[in-house]
Amino acid sequence: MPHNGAFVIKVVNLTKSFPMNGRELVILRGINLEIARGEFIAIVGASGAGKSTLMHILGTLDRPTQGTVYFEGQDLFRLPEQEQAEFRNRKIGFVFQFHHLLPEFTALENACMPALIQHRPREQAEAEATGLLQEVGLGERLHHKSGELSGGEQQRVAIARALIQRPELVLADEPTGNLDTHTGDDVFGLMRTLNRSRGTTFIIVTHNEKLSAQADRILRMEDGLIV
Ligand SMILES: Nc1ncnc2c1ncn2[C@@H]1O[C@H](COP(=O)(O)OP(=O)(O)OP(=O)(O)O)[C@@H](O)[C@H]1O
Repeated sequence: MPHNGAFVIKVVNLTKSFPMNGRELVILRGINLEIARGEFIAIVGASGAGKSTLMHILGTLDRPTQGTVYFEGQDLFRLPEQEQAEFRNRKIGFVFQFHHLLPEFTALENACMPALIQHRPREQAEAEATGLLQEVGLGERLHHKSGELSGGEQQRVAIARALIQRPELVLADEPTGNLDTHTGDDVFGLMRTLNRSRGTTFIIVTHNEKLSAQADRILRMEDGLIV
């Protein structure tokens, strides 16, 4: 398969099924997809369409049943597990509906975490995380415990944490699903701004049509396919 550096992600004939009571429950039915560097993509679709399943596979948190995912031309699921984990830590940032921050740790400590796991020097990680937290509007909250921040602030910390490793790609699964409309708009707008200022590729699952309309491209999923 020819390498094509213009695409961050290329998905070919991806399927996913789960064994269920002796039968195969087919969730993804043959997804084909190309995402260019710097794109800001919204994935929409009814509950159960397979959006989260696709996101998990793109993030190497789950394996496909069949098909191939190329990341910068590299066949992801042919990598040994250890390399896959390193790749995930270096190249992909995650933002979830529930931020999954460690509540007893400060905003700064949470944002630094992926860098420290990769043994980057603490000073360098803290300097970069401080810059990021300022960029997301939390310059005054660096040393607050994340459990004491508002929902929107927590999601901003999660976004800073997702960007600390300067990933090529951020995967965000309903990042505004747990926020009120106004806060959700702000958080979504922030990701759009970071996409433009840093050139980071974003793929965001959202149920909000108003937000998805701001994306470069909308992928609509129906019953395990992109339609
Ligand atoms: N580990 C699993 N085992 C069996 N079935 C699963 C598993 N994971 C997901 N499913 C099923 O796959 C289908 C798609 O789930 P998925 O979470 O991808 O949908 P979704 O489009 O993200 O939905 P929502 O918008 O509600 O989050 C659902 O019917 C779900 O029950």
